[in-house]
Amino acid sequence: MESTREWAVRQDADDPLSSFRKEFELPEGLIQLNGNSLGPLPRAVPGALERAMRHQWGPRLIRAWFEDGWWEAPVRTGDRIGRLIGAAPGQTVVGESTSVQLFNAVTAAARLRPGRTVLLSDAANFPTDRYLAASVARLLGLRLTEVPPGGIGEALERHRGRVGAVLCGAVDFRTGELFDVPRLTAEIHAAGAVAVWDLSHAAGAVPVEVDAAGVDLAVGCGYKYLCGGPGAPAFLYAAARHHGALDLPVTGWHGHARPFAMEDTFVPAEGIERARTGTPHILSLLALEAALEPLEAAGVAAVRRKSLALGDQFLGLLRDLGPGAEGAPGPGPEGGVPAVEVVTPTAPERRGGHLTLRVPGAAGVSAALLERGVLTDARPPSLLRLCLNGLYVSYTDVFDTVTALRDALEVTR
Ligand SMILES: Cc1ncc(COP(=O)(O)O)c(C=O)c1O
Ligand SMILES: Nc1c(O)cccc1C(=O)C[C@H](N)C(=O)O
Repeated sequence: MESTREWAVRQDADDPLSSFRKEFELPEGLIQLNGNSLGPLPRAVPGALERAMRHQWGPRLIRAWFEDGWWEAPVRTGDRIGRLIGAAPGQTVVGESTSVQLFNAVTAAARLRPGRTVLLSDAANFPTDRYLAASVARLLGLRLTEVPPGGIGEALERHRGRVGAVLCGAVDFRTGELFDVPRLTAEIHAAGAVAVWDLSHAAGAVPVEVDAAGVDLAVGCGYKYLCGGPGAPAFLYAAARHHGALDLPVTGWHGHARPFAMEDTFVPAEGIERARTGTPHILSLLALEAALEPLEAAGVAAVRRKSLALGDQFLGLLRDLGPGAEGAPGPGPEGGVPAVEVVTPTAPERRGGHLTLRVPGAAGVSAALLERGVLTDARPPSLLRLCLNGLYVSYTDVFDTVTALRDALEVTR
């Protein structure tokens, strides 16, 4: 019976991914369902940092840049992340925060379409995306038009011939909805515009195939599903066909064609190297590089399959909580568990890496869950997010989470 703990324990015993859990330092007694904000610490990371300090930085000082591969790290790690998002080598670079890379990518995208005056952005984008789109629009004298989720096609039609670039999130950070990246990219191209995707909640969680989808530019966090640690550097992908014309605004010397010639003016390097900025945060970059090992070994497709299975188990158990536990918002049955609404579309192809529930007093429920050993988070308005990452979350974790959720809902009602 799928609804029993015994079933969950058996699933874990048969699960080919269960061995990856020990690759992470997960706190004893805590179920980590917050990997869509900050992924857990991979066991390989402390050793990698220790080696970088004790064997590279300490003894070799400046020589480490060239003798220990520091100089190549942004593109080397970029290629590894590229493989996880379906990008052929030479199109992905790692460095800076996601916010800086969003600024870089959106500006460069708009510059690929001179004369076009509208910058489109999904109104459901993460706040930093929206703030940066607004800043780019001010800087380039564009009109920023924010559209509700699903409204991109209609807006392209309304502003026909005027939209230069479109910024979309592949997975809605609130609802967990996964958008159809290939279809939307094709629509954006049909309107003559350039697509910039924020893959922060997708990279490492769902098999986005950026090359196959014809994505122009993409950006994503290093600290969520890639588990690179707090403030891990972000990545920027630019399709090779754009490299020659790519005019990125952050023209740091590491992106120069001849950085050590110390020339008077900026000449962009060939290829993705031009998307390098200044001196990378090497220790964070090496931590991110080491963090990728378990995900690479498991494979994004397998992680995705298991995450969906965990999601199905969760949704099934939620239904079993009783009438009113799922469906339209509203009070639950008298004396029963208060009603929760599943906000994430339940069709597997429309689900990202996390599931979102609308629960009255979501922040209090999240706090009550933490008291019961389950780490989640809440986002306004009344949304509880649970990230079921197949790389380290087990079927037993999901069973125990639903048990804890029933209690948490009861005590917070
Ligand atoms: C979709 C999305 N983009 C960007 C960010 C964050 O950007 P930064 O890493 O610069 O804080 C987040 C989360 O913090 C996010 O969810
Ligand atoms: N980036 C974060 C941070 O610097 C502090 C706390 C949380 C975060 C997050 O990642 C939030 C996350 N992007 C979200 O989807 O809400």
